[in-house]
Amino acid sequence: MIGILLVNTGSPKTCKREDVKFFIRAMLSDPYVMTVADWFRPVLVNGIILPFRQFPSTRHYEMIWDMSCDDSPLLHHAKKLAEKLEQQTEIPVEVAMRYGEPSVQAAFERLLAKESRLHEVIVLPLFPQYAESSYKTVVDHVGQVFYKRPYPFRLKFVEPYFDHPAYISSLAERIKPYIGEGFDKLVFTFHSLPLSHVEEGWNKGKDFDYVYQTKETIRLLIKALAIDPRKTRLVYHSAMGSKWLKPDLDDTIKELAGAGTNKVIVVAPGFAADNLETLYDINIKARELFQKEGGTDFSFVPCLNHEDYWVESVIKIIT
Ligand SMILES: C=CC1=C(C)c2cc3[nH]c(cc4nc(cc5[nH]c(cc1n2)c(C)c5CCC(=O)O)C(CCC(=O)O)=C4C)c(C)c3C=C
Ligand SMILES: [Fe+2]
Repeated sequence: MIGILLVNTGSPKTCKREDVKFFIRAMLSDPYVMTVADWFRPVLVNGIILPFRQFPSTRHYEMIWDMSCDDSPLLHHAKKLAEKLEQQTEIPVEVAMRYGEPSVQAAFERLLAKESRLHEVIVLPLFPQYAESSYKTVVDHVGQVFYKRPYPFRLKFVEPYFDHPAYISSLAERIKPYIGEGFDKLVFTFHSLPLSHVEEGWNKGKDFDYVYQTKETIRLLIKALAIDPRKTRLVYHSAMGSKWLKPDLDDTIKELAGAGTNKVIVVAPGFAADNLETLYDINIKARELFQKEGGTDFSFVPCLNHEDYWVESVIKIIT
């Protein structure tokens, strides 16, 4: 018998400051995310980043949190996707997060409670493009949890699906209604990365090359949408320093508004589900910036979340 485990980055338990601080600390204590000397990481995180970042981050989480829902947007969408996948496939499906809860161990236990004869768990890290700070850290963490106990099943990891036809067609379906009435620029934005991470992946080859994979996703998407590539931009958002991947979303948005570009559509194909980075950084911050610079028509395309066609595509990606 087979089970499926969906894994994403994670979120704070609530949007209260203590929970946000706890989550950011967990994330930034990961050597795959903060690639500095081990002795320096706690100094940097606890002494320099957290004392400042916890306040704006909490405000941003408060702005995007649906108070009628117990979970963060990211976790809410992951649970809904799992529910729909389970219904559709009649295979047990669980969700785990790299940082915080639900933990990988608890998800394994829940899968076994649903099906004691499990012999294989298919692990889908919900990241289309490879990055050590997203895909690799999830694979590493799930492996570490797995080897701590004698679980009666084996693991099968799904590779980054940046060029999978089912992913591309779901994205195209998501974007089509937004471009249907005409547009001036379609901006594809991906999470930025430190240049050192980018260079390391690039040296290892295409399977580890984040920039290659973002470009390939966009090339295939432009083809699937049959749009003019000159009406698109590839940018990166949420950089935490100057030596991060560019062009930057905010700079591009300002430039487009300044140049009188009327109808701008922004989509973030690198995220499987809406989260702080899409709901705040794009839908609130970039939108405000566009309007402040004189732009009028800004549309944000939500992530694939738990759309029915995405459920169908996930089945194709994992089989
Ligand atoms: C594509 C996926 C992601 C990559 C790659 C990634 C790299 C990365 N992130 C940080 C630092 C932070 N990320 C934070 C939130 C966050 N990150 C991702 C995804 C990727 N990160 C998501 C989906 C989220 C949001 C989770 C949610 O609850 O909605 C945060 C915390 C929030 C904040 O203060 O901005 C930090 C910090 C680094 C340093 C990094 C690569 C080195
Ligand atoms: Fe992040």
